[in-house]
Amino acid sequence: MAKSQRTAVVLVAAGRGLRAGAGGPKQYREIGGVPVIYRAMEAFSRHPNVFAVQPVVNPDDSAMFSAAVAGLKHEAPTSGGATRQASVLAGLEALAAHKPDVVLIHDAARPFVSEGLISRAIEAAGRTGAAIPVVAVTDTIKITGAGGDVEGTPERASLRIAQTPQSFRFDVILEAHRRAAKDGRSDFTDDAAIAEWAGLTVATFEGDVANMKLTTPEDFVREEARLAAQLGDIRTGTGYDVHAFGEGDHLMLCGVRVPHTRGFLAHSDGDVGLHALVDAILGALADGDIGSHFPPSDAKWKGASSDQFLKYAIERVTARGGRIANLEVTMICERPKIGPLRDTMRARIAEISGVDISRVAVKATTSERLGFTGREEGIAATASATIRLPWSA
Ligand SMILES: Nc1ccn([C@@H]2O[C@H](COP(=O)(O)OP(=O)(O)OP(=O)(O)O)[C@@H](O)[C@H]2O)c(=O)n1
Ligand SMILES: C[C@](O)(CO)[C@H](O)COP(=O)(O)O
Repeated sequence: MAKSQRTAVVLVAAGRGLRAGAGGPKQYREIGGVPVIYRAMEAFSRHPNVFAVQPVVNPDDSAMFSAAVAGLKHEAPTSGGATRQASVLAGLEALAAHKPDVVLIHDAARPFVSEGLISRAIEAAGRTGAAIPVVAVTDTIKITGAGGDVEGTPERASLRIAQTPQSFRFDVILEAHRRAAKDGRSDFTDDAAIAEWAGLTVATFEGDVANMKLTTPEDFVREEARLAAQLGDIRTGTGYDVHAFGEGDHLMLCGVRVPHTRGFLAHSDGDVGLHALVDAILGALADGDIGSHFPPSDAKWKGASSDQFLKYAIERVTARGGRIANLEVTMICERPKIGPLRDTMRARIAEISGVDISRVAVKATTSERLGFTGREEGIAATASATIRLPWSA
């Protein structure tokens, strides 16, 4: 690859995913708790040799698109067409002003593309001008006629399954796509076929069996199970916190502002629910406790909103490739009554942590007027967190 070679990416995501069944366009569904398109885009956005990622979307999906890829670097999305071929051409046209040397064209429906495969695609395009990743066929393939009878058996040794990212010199593939559209051709199922039709030699390089295209409902079930099996290190942590009442007119509880006759005496906002939860998550990670990450001696955390502590703990799980299975908080107080606030608190914890509300529980109990909570001198909270991590040594 020439050092100065500028590589851009077209990420096609304008399909309807009809073969994947109900649940909306497949690229916006989650796999392993992450939107399919986020996984597909992330590998390119973070690749050191890619300078622009051009998404191609259906305008009806704009809101889903923005939510799904928040935080990733990409060009403003352009609108796709009725076929994959038309969507790719729209993406190439949108990139033309950038004058890339090389373009990689990738399906948003292939979320497991790796950095290594992208590097091979870039290298192959620089070396050959047109190249696609392929994997060997392991079953015998038959050609059948209209009635279903076998009409032929192609020699398996020369058959390959074509994947994406397919990589090309930008000007050459743009020209081929434009020519195909002008000739009224709209039946090409991949970009290599257009290059072949235009008379180019298309080279191959090593694909990756993991880089499969999510197409059917069974694909989602199988890949979800595969990802879950990778997160077999299941851990539980617990947390406990107490804050005394002082002057004030409200309490922060599980991220919710609750009007009250007292306030909390605390260095931060005193949110016992979130503090217990943070300790539970850090406990599951065997990663210290809230005080070791946010020392009360540090003036920076004075009056701090506890949302940021919870976000931080969740980020520590994500950074280790993990997922949250369950978050649970139990508040111990006579007042305020938690029952009427339960679902608001669950929703708030779900929002802060990015965990589905069905995985968040908020419970409450009194201490039968015994002890400091019974005398209404303060509130205590316990919490537990169950997380799933990849097995490591
Ligand atoms: N008009 C289209 C059709 C497809 N694609 C994209 O091309 C990729 C591969 O296509 P495919 O798996 O066939 O996706 P869909 O067309 O969405 O699926 P289906 O044929 O089941 O409706 C997907 O990322 C899809 O979003 C596109 O951008 N524009
Ligand atoms: C481009 C492709 O992913 C290569 O295997 C495939 O041809 C897309 O086909 P589809 O008809 O859009 O599913």
